[in-house]
Amino acid sequence: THIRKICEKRDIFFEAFSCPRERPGKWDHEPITYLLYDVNPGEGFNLRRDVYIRMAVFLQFLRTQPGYRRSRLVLPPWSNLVHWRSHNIEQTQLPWSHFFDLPSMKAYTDVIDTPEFLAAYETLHGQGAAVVLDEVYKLKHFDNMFENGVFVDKFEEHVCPKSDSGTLPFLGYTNFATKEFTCLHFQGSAMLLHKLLETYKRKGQSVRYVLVLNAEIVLHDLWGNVDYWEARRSMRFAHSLVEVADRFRWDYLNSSDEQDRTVRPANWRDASHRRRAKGGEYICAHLRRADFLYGRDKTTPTIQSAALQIRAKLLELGLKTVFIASDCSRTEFYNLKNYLKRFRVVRFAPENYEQRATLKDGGIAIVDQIICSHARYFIGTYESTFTYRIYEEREIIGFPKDLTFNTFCKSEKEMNCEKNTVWPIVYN
Ligand SMILES: C[C@@H]1O[C@H](OP(=O)(O)OP(=O)(O)OC[C@H]2O[C@@H](n3cnc4c(=O)[nH]c(N)nc43)[C@H](O)[C@@H]2O)[C@@H](O)[C@H](O)[C@@H]1O
Repeated sequence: THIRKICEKRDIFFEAFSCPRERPGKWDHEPITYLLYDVNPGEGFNLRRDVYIRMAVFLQFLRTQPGYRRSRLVLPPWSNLVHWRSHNIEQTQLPWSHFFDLPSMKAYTDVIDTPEFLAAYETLHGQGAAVVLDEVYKLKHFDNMFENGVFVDKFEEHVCPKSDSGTLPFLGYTNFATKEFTCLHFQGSAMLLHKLLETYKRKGQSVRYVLVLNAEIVLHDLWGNVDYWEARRSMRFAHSLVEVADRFRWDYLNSSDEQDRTVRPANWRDASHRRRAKGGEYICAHLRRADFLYGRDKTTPTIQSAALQIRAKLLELGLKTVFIASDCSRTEFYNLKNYLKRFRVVRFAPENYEQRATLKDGGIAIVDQIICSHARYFIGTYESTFTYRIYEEREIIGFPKDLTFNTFCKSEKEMNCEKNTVWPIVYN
C-alpha cells in the first residue's frame, strides 16, 4: 500500500523510489517522444553534465505521464568545446560513450546516445534519410525575470531574431531539419517542459521529435535531492578512462582501490551509504586557471598563494605528495613545482600523441577528476563546476565530508574566505 501511495504521488511530484514493475508492452499504444537537447556552445563540459541531470530527472518524471511513457532522451554529441585546446586531434561529434558508462546511465532512465538515435531514426524512416524534427524550441531568458518582485514559472513565444538562423546545423549535423522552429522566453524548472510539450502537442503523432536548444536555461526542479543523486550516481565514467586513471594511481601514487577503501559495487544502485573511504597517500588540488584568471580574478589565487596553501595542508596531514589537476600553462606548473620543492608534485599527461588522440581533451580531464576523487584530501577552486563534480564523485565513493569540501582562498593569509557550498549526498 505504501509503495502504491507513493507511486500515485508521482503525478503530483516525482520522488525516486521503486514502483512495481509494469507489464512489458503495456504502453505500446502510446506515442514515442524523442527529446533532444543542446546547450549554449560556450558552456564547459561539467556544466553540461549538470544540464544532463536536469533533463534526465525530467525524463524520469515525464515517463510517468499519460502520453509520454515511451519518451526517450537523446544525448547531444560533444563537439570542439571552447576549453578543448588540442587542435591537432579530432574532437568533433563525440558520443557520450566515449566519456561515460552508457549502460550505467541507462539504468537510471531511457537515455540514448546520438548514434543510437540515428540508427533508430533510420529503422523507422529508411536508410540515409535526412532527420526531420517536428519541433525545435530555442530558449532565452525573460528580460525581466522578477516581474513585480516574484519569480514565476512561465514561457512565452517571441519573434525569432535574425541571428537565430545561425543555430543551424542542429547538434552539428548538416542533415537535420525541422518542421517548426519556435523562439521562447522561458523561466522555470524542467517540469515546465511538460507543459510546453502539452501546449504544442499535435493529434495523431505516433513518433514526435522535439529538440530544445539552450537547455541550460531550464532549471533543476530540486537540486541535490534523491532524484538528482540517483541520476548523478548513474553517471559513471567509461571503463577505458577508469583504467588509465587506475594505472596512473598505481604507478605514480601507490594508490589502489583495495588499499584506499574505495572499491565500488558493479551496480551503482548497490552502493553503501557509509563513509568508509580513506584515499591514497596524496592530496589533490584542482587549480582552475585560464579564463578564471580574468573572469574570476578576485577569488582565484596566484600560483604562489596556491602553493603555500597546498604546502600548509601537506604539512598538517603529514603527506609528501600532491597531485595537480589543472588547466594551467607549463610555466605556471613549473612555478608551482618550484614553490613546493620539498614535496612530490605530480600531474597526469598522456604518454604520447596516440594516447592523447585516443583520450582527447575531455578524457584527459576525466582522468584528472578520477585521480582527484581517490586522494586522501581534496581542495578545489571556488565556483568551478569541474571542482563540484569531484566533490560529488567523492561523496559517492564515501569520503568524510571534511576531506572533500575544501576551497582555495584568494590569499593564503585569509582564514575565512568564501567557500563552495557543501551539498552532501542523499540516498533514498
Ligand atoms: C567561467 C566559466 O567556467 C566554467 O568552467 P568550470 O566550471 O571550471 O568547468 P567546466 O565547465 O568543466 O569547464 C572547464 C574546462 O577546462 C578544462 N579544465 C579545467 N580544469 C581542468 C583540469 O584540472 N584538468 C584538465 N585536464 N582540464 C581542465 C576542461 O576542459 C574543463 O571541462 C565553464 O563551464 C563556463 O563555460 C565558463 O567558462
